[in-house]
Amino acid sequence: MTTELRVLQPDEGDAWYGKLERAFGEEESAEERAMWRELMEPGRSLAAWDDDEIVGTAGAFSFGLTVPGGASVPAAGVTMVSVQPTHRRRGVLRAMMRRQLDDVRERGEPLAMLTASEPAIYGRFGYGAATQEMRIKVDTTRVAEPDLPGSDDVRLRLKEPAEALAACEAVYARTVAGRAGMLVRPPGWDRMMILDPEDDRDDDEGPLQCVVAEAGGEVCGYARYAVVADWSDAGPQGTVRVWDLTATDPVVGAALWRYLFGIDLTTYVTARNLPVDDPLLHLVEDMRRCLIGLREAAFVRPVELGAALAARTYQRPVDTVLEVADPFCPWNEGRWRLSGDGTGATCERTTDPAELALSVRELSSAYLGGFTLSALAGAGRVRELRPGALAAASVAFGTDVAPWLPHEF
Ligand SMILES: CC(=O)SCCNC(=O)CCNC(=O)[C@H](O)C(C)(C)COP(=O)(O)OP(=O)(O)OC[C@H]1O[C@@H](n2cnc3c(N)ncnc32)[C@H](O)[C@@H]1OP(=O)(O)O
Repeated sequence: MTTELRVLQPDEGDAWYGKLERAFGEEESAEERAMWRELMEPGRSLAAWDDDEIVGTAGAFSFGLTVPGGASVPAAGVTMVSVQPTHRRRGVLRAMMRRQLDDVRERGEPLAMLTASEPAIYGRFGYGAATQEMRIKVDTTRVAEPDLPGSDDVRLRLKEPAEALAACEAVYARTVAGRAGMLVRPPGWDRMMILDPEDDRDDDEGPLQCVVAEAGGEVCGYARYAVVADWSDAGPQGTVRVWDLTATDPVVGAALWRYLFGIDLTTYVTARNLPVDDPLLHLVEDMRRCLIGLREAAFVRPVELGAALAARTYQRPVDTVLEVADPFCPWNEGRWRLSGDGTGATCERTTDPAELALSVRELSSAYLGGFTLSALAGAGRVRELRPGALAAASVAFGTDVAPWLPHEF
């Protein structure tokens, strides 16, 4: 079988998207499909053709990814990857990944990132799990609501999600530089946060709601959530399903959680994607009853390794030589001297003896500070070639604030 890869043409979009939906075994609502079609960037979608049939799809978004230190680094957000079931396991994905990473490099984006349908797929292409998301289910009849002094001064107003969108997005934008893994979203992405097709709701799930928090006359936070009604013989036991909660101030955050914990006719508060160090864990007295679950979230890949490592800062001074294996992007292979601290870094080719040996996949996992080099070494995936080099580099790569990807794409 020979397939040909081409950049998608405007008149091929419907067929391409239909194939994507079929590979995922689902059909999206018209509203959702329209939104994604609008967000797709011309020139960044690839189609694999077998004669006159599209058999593979892959796209990319142009994000700015916050890296440790707060810089926003151009990153290709890889998305909409699929191969038709008739053509699977014949190398179509591999060919698309090859072409896409070459394109990303040519565009000068030092990083690529994605969220994976299945984590086992992308390591071979140099992507490593780089952030985690925390899920919670809090029994609010057992866990007292957060109570921080000053919360009473925060004014909460319920708004239509669309009406409050600009104000919410402005709050989100203020938080982006403060946490590695967050995204500067191109225009239009704010609407994804309020996409709520009725067909996609579970039984008894109400529409998306938005509560906006004001302090000092300014919008400083918001929470978007839906209430899932549940009536048992003993009475109401609904769930507040939190979509997202953003606050620029701890008191505002506490006021929003207190509001969500206190919604009448509900017994649970759930959230699917919080940072692993979310303040909520310290706002409640009983962390155990938050029923915490962790899952890997963003996968990251340095496309230009030197530029990527030089773009972030390091929480302790580091000066080390890395021996990097990167068979899929061989231009990254070899020895690199990384020197940096909390103010900046350089990462240059060197012939000096290596102190740590690892593949690009491990660097990907350590890049945002979500996983430590020491933990990866514990799994045999990083080798220390000079005693002491591992602990020093591992601490340097770490971050005080846990990296977090606020949403899938
Ligand atoms: C960023 C995103 O969009 S994530 C969404 C990914 N898409 C989906 O999950 C939709 C359903 N699945 C599919 O469309 C396809 O099965 C794909 C895209 C996952 C794989 O496409 P294929 O063309 O079959 O992959 P290809 O033949 O190029 O395989 C390349 C390698 O990946 C491996 N691989 C492919 N799919 C998987 C998988 N699901 N799990 C683990 N390994 C996989 C292959 O075994 C092969 O391994 P090798 O390097 O050892 O030879």
